[in-house]
Amino acid sequence: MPESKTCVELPILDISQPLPPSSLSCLAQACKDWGFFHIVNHGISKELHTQLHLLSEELFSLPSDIKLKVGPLSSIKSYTPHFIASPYFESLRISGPDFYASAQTSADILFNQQNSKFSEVLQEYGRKMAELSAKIIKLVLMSLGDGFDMKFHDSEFKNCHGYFRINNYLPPESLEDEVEGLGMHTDMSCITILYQDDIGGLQVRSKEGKWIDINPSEGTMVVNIGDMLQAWSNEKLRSSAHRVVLKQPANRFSLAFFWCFEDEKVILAPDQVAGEENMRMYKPFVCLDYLKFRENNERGKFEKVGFTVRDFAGIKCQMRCLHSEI
Ligand SMILES: O=C(O)CCC(=O)C(=O)O
Ligand SMILES: [Fe+2]
Repeated sequence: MPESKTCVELPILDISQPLPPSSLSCLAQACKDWGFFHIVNHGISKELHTQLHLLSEELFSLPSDIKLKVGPLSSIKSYTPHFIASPYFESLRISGPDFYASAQTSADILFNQQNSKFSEVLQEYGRKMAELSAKIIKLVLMSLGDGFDMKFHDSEFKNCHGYFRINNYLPPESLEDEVEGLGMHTDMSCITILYQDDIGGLQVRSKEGKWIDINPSEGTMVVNIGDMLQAWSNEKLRSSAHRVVLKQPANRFSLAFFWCFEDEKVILAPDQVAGEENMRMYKPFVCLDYLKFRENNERGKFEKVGFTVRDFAGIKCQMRCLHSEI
């Protein structure tokens, strides 16, 4: 991987307290420049993350033929095996709003005996993360404009739904150089909240095309803006390309919680958000149509950023050229 690295300080928001105006402007800047920031005091305990890590080990150490019973060719399709997104990546998806039922559907098939502990822990995580996501959306809206949380949260975001992926990365045993665990992509969500274990490897791409490490830090989670919010905010918020590189011959565990608009929502920036000049960069589009567009163009892979929401609904205009470095 030839690109050089630079260091960057992304803001760390303590979201247990009201954010002072200086933190809100820092947040606005980070969302515009990077689409990434850190959160602390988020209400997810270390113990819950540890429990999830242990369950992940139990889950992914099952034989492949068992895991494939909920794989892409099954009716459940919750498990993404190796070689779909990358040779070194596998993942299990748990969907809301009933995280317990979703987890249990997979658990019934994966584990011989009843494993209600598995579904209970996953439910607890899903519920807490859904609450946290709504809180973070409000902060991001506040950073866009005074009172925008009150103005736009309930009218635009109240039907958002969440799902999460438990990710297991297994690099080759003879790891001489770093390998890509998950290729460059943008998320299709409004926001994604990421937890990575202490192995590290998450990187964000700068506007100049450099890869920047997002190092793990205890008690911290990472939030990134997804394509839906980039379009909804008329690019006041940026959905950055990111990837995972594996530098150590060790398993890497991560959790990615995606908070998304409802499928049938028509995405269109409100006038106040779009900006005074009201220069719109996106045609209105239905959320599900974009998800299908991505699915069809990537054939299930997290491949290139070749096709994003700009290719799908972007309007070519002068403003676009001014922003084309993104
Ligand atoms: O594993 C990670 O840290 C990142 C995962 C990710 O970007 C994703 O699932 O979209
Ligand atoms: Fe991602």
